[in-house]
Amino acid sequence: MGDIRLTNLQVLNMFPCKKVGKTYNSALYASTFLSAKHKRLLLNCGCQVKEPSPVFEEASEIGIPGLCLFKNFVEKLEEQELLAAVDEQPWQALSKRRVQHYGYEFQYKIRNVDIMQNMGKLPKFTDCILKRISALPELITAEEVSMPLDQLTVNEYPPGVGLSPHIDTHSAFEGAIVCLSLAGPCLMEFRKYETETDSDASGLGHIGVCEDPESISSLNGQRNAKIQRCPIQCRPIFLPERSLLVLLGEARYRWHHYIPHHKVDFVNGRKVQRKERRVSFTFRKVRRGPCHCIFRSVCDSQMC
Ligand SMILES: O=C(O)CCC(=O)C(=O)O
Ligand SMILES: [Fe+2]
Repeated sequence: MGDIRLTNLQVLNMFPCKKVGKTYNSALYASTFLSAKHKRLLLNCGCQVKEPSPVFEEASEIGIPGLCLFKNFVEKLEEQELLAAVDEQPWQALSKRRVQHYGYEFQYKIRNVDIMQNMGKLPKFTDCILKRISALPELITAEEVSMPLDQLTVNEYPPGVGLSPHIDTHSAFEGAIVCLSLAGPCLMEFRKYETETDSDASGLGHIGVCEDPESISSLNGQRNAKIQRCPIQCRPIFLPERSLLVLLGEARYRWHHYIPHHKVDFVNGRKVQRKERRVSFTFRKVRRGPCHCIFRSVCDSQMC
């Protein structure tokens, strides 16, 4: 999807269009949210708008090795039972969302866990899903062992709340990252930033406008010069409620994932409202030693 002549990120960011009378954070935001009338106004006053990336709905189409999406992984009744069970447990309030941690507490300041502080087994109400996850052929045949999954973070997102772009810390977890979406859908954007070892960015597919391109995150909570280089690739995927996302290999170790802070997601012409909340269960396996992956430029275990 090419540039339609209208916008240019800098124009919108630095010189908000007076005729439209609003400031937009990014061209993608503008092209997604502006009405046809506002887009016309921008066009007439010489602004430019870039088309948003297409939203993938099938893992097989996204072209990110190691990314798998299983729709309807749990049934509606099971979903209600899981939500009821988790709601009986105490929530920890963060500034914009609530969380629960099992197995090991995830410490946001260091984006890691303390392996000396085991909180016990994962809760009984996850037994059934864990059994089904462990039977997935993609996990059984994966190069890296993911079982047993021994850490669970439950996130509850109100509408309009997302998650900043990040790669789950390599030194913290090994094997797959497994995310179950419950109660509501969301869009998850995968981003690949050019790093010093990836000097050739050709053939990368959609080198696109990302919403919020400034907040490229970090390894261990610190900004990292190597991963702030552009161009970047953005590939959003729609995660319906009751779907299971599995990230292995490159999808897990090399690509950032990001949940835009939207109340509404535009999915290939459909307007999808975020529901009252989205609750995700993220299962991981705590690593006990350094990471030796091949994605050194984004690996906190292998950085000097
Ligand atoms: O909510 C989700 O699906 C993703 C959560 C996540 O990326 C994380 O906890 O690291
Ligand atoms: Fe994550």
